Amino acid sequence: MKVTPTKIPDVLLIEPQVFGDERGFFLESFNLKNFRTKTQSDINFVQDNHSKSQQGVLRGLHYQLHYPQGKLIRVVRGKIYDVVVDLRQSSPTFKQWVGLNLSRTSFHQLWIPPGFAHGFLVLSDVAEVLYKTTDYYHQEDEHTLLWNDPQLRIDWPITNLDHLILSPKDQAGQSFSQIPYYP
Ligand SMILES: Cc1cn([C@H]2C[C@H](O)[C@@H](COP(=O)(O)OP(=O)(O)O[C@H]3O[C@@H](C)C(=O)[C@@H](O)[C@H]3O)O2)c(=O)[nH]c1=O
Repeated sequence: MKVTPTKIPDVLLIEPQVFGDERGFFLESFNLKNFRTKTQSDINFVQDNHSKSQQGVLRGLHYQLHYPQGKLIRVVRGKIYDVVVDLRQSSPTFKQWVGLNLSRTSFHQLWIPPGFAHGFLVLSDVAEVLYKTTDYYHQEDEHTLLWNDPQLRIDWPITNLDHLILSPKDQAGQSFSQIPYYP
């Protein structure tokens, strides 16, 4: 697997080795030893999530404050634009965001350490996203940062605003100036 820092260096693009043959393909979607070595972390994952969404769905931007979750994201169907925002006040990249495409065909994964808000926009007809998390879901601890916060100016690749689909929770997200940050 190849690991490349994104423009927020703690957020890593992971390219697994894919073995293709006449039957199809094989890849190790996760290998604890390799993951720990290449990301220089001693992370443990405790939960696997799977969501399916139609084109135009935007989920996020979510984070848990007291139970921060590191997330390892991959797409097994379709294509998404994945976005993270650094909410760690002590970080040199505090308040910066990074967005990139993840798709079934690229096999790319994204490692987001604890301390970030996360969300994605579905670009294909349908997308299924799988992700591992380093802490359990705590609904009472979850916060939603507004996807179109005017300060952050995230450049979502939205072609038609009328086709955007958000949950009521995500429509009611808080602005960057209102949300609580990590230390
Ligand atoms: C995230 C989550 C949700 N749920 C439940 C709560 C709710 O009834 C239903 C749907 O929840 P949500 O609307 O929050 O699902 P969703 O908008 O897909 O939330 C996810 O968004 C992406 C961007 C992330 O980064 C994730 O961490 C998570 O916050 O599933 C769980 O039981 N466990 C979980 O871990």
